Amino acid sequence: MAAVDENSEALGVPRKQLMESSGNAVARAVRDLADPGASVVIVAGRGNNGGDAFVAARFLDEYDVSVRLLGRPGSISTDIARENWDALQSAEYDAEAVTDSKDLSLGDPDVVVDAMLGTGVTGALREPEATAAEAMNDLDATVVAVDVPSGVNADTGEAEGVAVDADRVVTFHDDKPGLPDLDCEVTVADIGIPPAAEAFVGPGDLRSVREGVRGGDSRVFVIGGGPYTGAPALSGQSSLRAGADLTFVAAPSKVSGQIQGYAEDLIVQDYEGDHLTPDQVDGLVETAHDYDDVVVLGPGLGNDDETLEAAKEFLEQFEGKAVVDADALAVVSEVDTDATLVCTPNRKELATMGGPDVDGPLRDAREEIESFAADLGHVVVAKAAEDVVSDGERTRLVRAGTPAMTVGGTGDILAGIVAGLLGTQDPFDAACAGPFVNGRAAELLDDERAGGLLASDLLQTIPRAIRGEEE
Ligand SMILES: NC(=O)C1=CN([C@@H]2O[C@H](COP(=O)(O)OP(=O)(O)OC[C@H]3O[C@@H](n4cnc5c(N)ncnc54)[C@H](O)[C@@H]3O)[C@@H](O)[C@H]2O)[C@H](O)CC1
Ligand SMILES: [K+]
Repeated sequence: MAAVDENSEALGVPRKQLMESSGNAVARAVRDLADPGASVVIVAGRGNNGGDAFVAARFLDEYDVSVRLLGRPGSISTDIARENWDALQSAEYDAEAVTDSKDLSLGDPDVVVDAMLGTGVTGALREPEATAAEAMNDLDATVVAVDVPSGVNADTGEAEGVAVDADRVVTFHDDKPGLPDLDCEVTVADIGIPPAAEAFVGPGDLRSVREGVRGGDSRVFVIGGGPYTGAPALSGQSSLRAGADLTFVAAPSKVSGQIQGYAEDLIVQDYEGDHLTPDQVDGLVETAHDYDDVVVLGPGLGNDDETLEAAKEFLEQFEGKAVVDADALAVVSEVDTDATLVCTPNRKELATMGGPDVDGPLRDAREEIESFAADLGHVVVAKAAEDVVSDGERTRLVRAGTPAMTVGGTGDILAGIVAGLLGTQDPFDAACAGPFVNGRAAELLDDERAGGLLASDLLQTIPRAIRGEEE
């Protein structure tokens, strides 16, 4: 929910506007339950759940409404809730703060609105909320809970201690898993969150990435290089920018020195020869398993028959997490693997892998891409101006980026970003966040580069993109 809220805000529908709709929906529920003139007591907490109810008070002019804030107004925890509290004060509503639960007298109202705690609750109700919940349960009034009955965990429907016994719950945007278990009527109110806030990956989807960056000892192992040398260096470096602590590149001895020469931050390990062959596979699998590495398989490997055979054998033996890109993609649908893969094909590679051959916008083929990912059993990031990311059940679109990203190497950067994120994120989340970060990194450079972007330029702005900076 927090991610969707943040995406909504980025699309021009800020949280305060959502709060206005939430409050309005609560007032509608009260009007459904009681006739004008009825007495309504609102018991509000200090978070946004309380904020919703401050709004509701303004939509109930034909009722006898009083608002009781549990705690000092100075302790209201968000700006938007405080602004709505202040509005009640300046417009002379009956709204008072109660700092000691002994002073909370609710009278004998027709309706009581429980706006103490919503999705922000952790653990059993503390004071003064616990005493207030008991006082509300003792009333004869109809109890309307805002979002969740206070004290109930919305995910499980369980309460660790006392909880409000609601007759009606007005929850927002989407059902909460724990609510159907409760003995009360639940309505889901549309609060105007644009569908695009969920369909498109947005800054909200970086919340857990921001918390997880440099999560300990995450290691990336790039298996690439041979006919090409730039690609593995780009993937390796971008994985470091996206949170990997150490990145190793396994490359043929003929080109390993060159790859090292591009980037002192990479640890290059060479194997005999000028391209990847099946002889190397056992050693590479062993290394990746020993160090619990996230593998990037593909950048610059080329498509020699021996190399493709080696890629296939690698995937058959490997059991960890890997990003598969470039020529290695061609073997994915032929292998039976226990590995967890994120595949990053462009249109052409998508078709070569056995996926849909799409001419127009990828979003028009989102269902085909979703069923392809389901058949494959892996996450697919189909890359174009607008990317489609699917794990076979969930599908999201990514529209970050600039036209200058058609330059060579941006896909290698993406593969490395996803690998860096895989150290701390689950595969679908990393696959969604990766192209968004890659695109934002380009947007951050657009003015400076004026269309003359190089893939290597993106390395500089990946950290700022992860932090959520915009142009
Ligand atoms: N998109 C939406 O669905 C919207 C939902 N809105 C409403 O916002 C709340 C969630 O608000 P938040 O501020 O995150 O949390 P709460 O109001 O639930 O509570 C935070 C507050 O409570 C304290 N606290 C936590 N646990 C306890 C406890 N066990 N005992 C006592 N106090 C506790 C904590 O310290 C905080 O100060 C959501 O439910 C909706 O009602 C918005 O309107 C926007 C749109
Ligand atoms: K509540």
